[in-house]
This record gives sequence, C-alpha cells and structure tokens, in this order.
Amino acid sequence: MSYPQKVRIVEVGARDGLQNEKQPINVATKLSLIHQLVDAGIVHIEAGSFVNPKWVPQMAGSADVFNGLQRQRGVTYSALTPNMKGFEAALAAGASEVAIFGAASESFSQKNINCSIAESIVRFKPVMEAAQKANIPVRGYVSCIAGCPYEGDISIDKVAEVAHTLFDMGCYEISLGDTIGVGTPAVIRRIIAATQQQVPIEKLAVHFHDTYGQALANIYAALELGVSVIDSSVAGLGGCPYAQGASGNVATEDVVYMLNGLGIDHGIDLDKLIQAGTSICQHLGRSSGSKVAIACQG
Ligand SMILES: CC(C)(COP(=O)([O-])OP(=O)([O-])OC[C@H]1O[C@@H](n2cnc3c(N)ncnc32)[C@H](O)[C@@H]1OP(=O)([O-])[O-])[C@@H](O)C(=O)NCCC(=O)NCCSC(=O)C[C@@](C)(O)CC(=O)[O-]
Repeated sequence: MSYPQKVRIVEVGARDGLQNEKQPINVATKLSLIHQLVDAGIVHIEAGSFVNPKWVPQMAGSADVFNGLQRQRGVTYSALTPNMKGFEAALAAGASEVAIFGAASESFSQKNINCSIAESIVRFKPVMEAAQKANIPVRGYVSCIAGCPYEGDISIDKVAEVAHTLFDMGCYEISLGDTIGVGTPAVIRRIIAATQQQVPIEKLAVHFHDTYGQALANIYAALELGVSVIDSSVAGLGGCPYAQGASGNVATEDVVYMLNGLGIDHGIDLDKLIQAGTSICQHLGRSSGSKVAIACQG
C-alpha cells in the first residue's frame, strides 16, 4: 500500500479545541499553548477565530492572541473568518492565512453561521476577493461531510459540490470535516473518492472528530487515497459549539504516533507535543484525550 511520504499537520487545538471550553481561558494561556506547539515542530496552526463573540465567547480574545504571538519564520498562523467583518479583523491582527467555513448540511449552516449554504457562498465571495488583494491564502472548510447533528445523513454529492464551489472560488485547500465523528472508513473513502473528482486529492485535507472513536481509522483510509494534510488537535481538545455531543478532534499526538509507525514524515517532536498537551490539560484541569499521551506518561 502506498501513502504520501510527507504529511502536513494543521493544528487546530487553539481554535477548534478551545472554542467549546466553558471556563475562561486567558490570552497568555492560549499563547503559551501555541508557542509550545510551534516549538514541537507544528508549522501550520489555527490561532483563533474572528466570529461574533456572543456566539463563541471563547474566541473573543483572538485579536490579542494574534498580537501577542512570537512569530516564527515558516509558520502559518491562521484564523477563521466567516464574513468581511471577520476578515478585516483578522487582517488587522496579522493573520497569515484565513479560513472560510461552509457546510454540506443546510441545517448546520443555519445553526453555525446563520445563513443557508447558498448565502454563505455569497458572504464568502468578498472575503475571497479581499484576501486575494491582500495576498492572504484562504482555506475552505466543508462541515458535516459524513452526517449532521440536525439532519442526519448528508448526500455525498452535496459534499463534493460545496468543496468544488469553495475550491473554484479560490480556496487553495479544502478541509473535509466530519464534525460529529460519525464516519467510518468505507464512508470516508466514498466521500473522498467523489470529492476528488471535483478537487485534486493534493488539495484536500481531512478534519475528523473522534466522537465515535473512528478518527484514526478514517485518517488511515484517507492516507491510502493520497490525502496528505491532516487537521488535528493536541490532547484531542475540542468539539463544535453547534454540534451537540461532538467530542474533540482526533488528538495530534495519536496521529503523529501513527505516522511514525507508517514511516511518514511530519516534522513534529512527539515528546514536546505531549508536553504541550499536558500543560494545557493541567491548566484546564482535565485528562488528555490522547491515548498516546496517556500511554507515554504511564
Ligand atoms: C457568522 C456570524 C458572525 C453571522 O452572524 P449574523 O448574526 O448572521 O451576522 P450579522 O452580519 O447579521 O451581524 C449580527 C451581529 O453580529 C456581529 N458580527 C457579524 N460578523 C461578525 C464577526 N465576524 N465578528 C464579530 N462580530 C460579528 C455584527 O457586528 C452584529 O453585531 P450587533 O450589531 O448585533 O452587535 C455568526 O453566526 C457567528 O459568529 N457564528 C459563529 C460560528 C462559529 O464560530 N462556529 C464554530 C466554528 S466552525 C467549526 O468549528 C467547524 C470546523 C471549521 O471546525 C470544521 C468541522 O469540524 O466541521
């Protein structure tokens, strides 16, 4: 079986991971997490989100996070931007990349960003144009690829269609999100096979939540198909505020351990990564969601 020789990890712990936390997390803690992750070798990190703070209070301090970064050369510090207001704030804060986030589910789109899928595309267009003018790369997300917390089953054709629309608009990469972690490898294979008819496989990333314990198996299936970009969250932090019951993203430590076993290059120091996860878990007063971190720490 052939896999990509090299994988890029997109670390989403500081955004997707922390956005759902009920307890306040100060800017210094977020910065410490981001700096530790970069020190561990992460080169692509979602550092925050410029959304309505009434909707996602935990991301309210994102401008301060961006302003406080000790930026390292070669590291991408990205932010979610659902509309022009978010984009302008991200630009002012110095985000090196932004992400627009759509969905393959109408109901999820309404709950998450307060508009239909078609309306979301209309809102994204000026963001794309402004980003192109400012030379800021734009990543695109498609949520609910394998199921929706409100509608259940989602058409694979819809996933491929939304992915194609975002790619066609100018997103350099499309991240396929199994927001509630219901996918299994056979389903994920079908989704990727259909989507790669519309978006080249090297432009696809996978973003799997581990709610049903399927994330690593699904990533393995994606690797077999040639996907080489994986979103993950240190210590398996996270969940989506608009997807009841969604647990964290797959833990970065567990992905790195699996990549090590497969001999796939990723550039991350597992010990330092585990340390970063331990620090944030201690701060949050909870145990790690990474099986590898738990095993390595006895
Ligand atoms: C998208 C909006 C803003 C639309 O919200 P809206 O209510 O439709 O926006 P609006 O344009 O009608 O404005 C209403 C109010 O929101 C404010 N507003 C408008 N835009 C912004 C902005 N950018 N930043 C700050 N404030 C903003 C605006 O200023 C106004 O304030 P008011 O006059 O009432 O005081 C809202 O629905 C929202 O903030 N939603 C939160 C979405 C979110 O962050 N979800 C979690 C991330 S997505 C995710 O986790 C999934 C993913 C990506 O990880 C992949 C996966 O797992 O599947």
